[in-house]
Amino acid sequence: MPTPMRGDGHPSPAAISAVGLRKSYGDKTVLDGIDLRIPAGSVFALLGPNGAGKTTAVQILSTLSTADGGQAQVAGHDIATSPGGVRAAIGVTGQFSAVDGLITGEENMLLMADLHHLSKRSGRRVTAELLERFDLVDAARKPAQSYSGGMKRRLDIAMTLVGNPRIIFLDEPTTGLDPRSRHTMWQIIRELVSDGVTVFLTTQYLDEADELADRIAVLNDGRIAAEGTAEELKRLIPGGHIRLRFTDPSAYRSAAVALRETTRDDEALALRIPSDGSQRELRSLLDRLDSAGVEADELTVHTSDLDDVFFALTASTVPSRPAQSTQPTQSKEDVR
Ligand SMILES: Nc1ncnc2c1ncn2[C@@H]1O[C@H](COP(=O)(O)OP(=O)(O)OP(=O)(O)O)[C@@H](O)[C@H]1O
Repeated sequence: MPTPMRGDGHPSPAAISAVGLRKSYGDKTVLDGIDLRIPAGSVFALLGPNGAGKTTAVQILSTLSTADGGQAQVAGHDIATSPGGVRAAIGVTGQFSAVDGLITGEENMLLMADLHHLSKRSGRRVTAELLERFDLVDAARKPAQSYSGGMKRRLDIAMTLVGNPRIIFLDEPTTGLDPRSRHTMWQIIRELVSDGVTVFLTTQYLDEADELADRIAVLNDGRIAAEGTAEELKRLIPGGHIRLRFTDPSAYRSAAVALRETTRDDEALALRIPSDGSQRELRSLLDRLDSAGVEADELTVHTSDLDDVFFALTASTVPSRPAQSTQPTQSKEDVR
């Protein structure tokens, strides 16, 4: 794994690093040796199917649970020997929300300020700022149980920020949210990162990882099956192709002869040519069509997406997508 560099050429310090993290419940191995290096100020997404161990990883790194083996440092503190140091530097939100539904949003915030030993005055100031920032001013005096899912998530993050953490763990932050609330949450996450916060995100939404994460790891069978930028992961899985569709059968046949390495669909009069989607490949294809004197009626470029990566890497645990789990070279557009 290349070490990310800062603008000044020095490696970025790791906000979170782990070597050989292991965890079992009974005879079930959930994490089977996980290595991580997450540079400060970046967004890292841990992807994986249900039960892959994402929450377990978050719980261990945030010291809510202990590892059976391996080592990890969070904000420079060892999770085993300095859990208090870790806790002081991090915020955790997600499946185990801290929001108390019986009291108001504002009271939840003030309670959090108390827990962080802020003075009454600073507590009120920080609460007012965060309620404003997360668009919760109108709802501030209402019981949190009356909030929508999106409002509760925003309150949860606002509460986490009271302690001004430099590292935030977000366990499935947008699960169950409607598209608008998801986008609001993405915006909030981007703003956190632009303030220099490191975000460790777990998600089952590939588009979320694609949108937000600097680096993505796919967790499967207790191990990191692949790790990299979204683009690097997409390149791991072949499946990109160009599709040409014709209305004139003789043009279709001439193109098939001229292009040779194609998969034919005689019924749809469509040809599929493997391609990395680069300009060079596209130009060469168009040149060959020109030389043969044929013109396609429709040309589409299909690149692999994170769905393809996810299904290919976690194939054994996703029986409901046989077209992709058994043929990882087939791209998403062809099976939907
Ligand atoms: N406290 C526990 N005791 C026993 N088994 C557990 C415990 N916590 C988690 N597990 C098991 O560990 C495995 C991983 O669970 P975990 O919640 O970490 O997965 P996940 O990737 O977060 O899944 P999801 O996407 O469904 O939230 C699951 O099989 C789960 O049943």
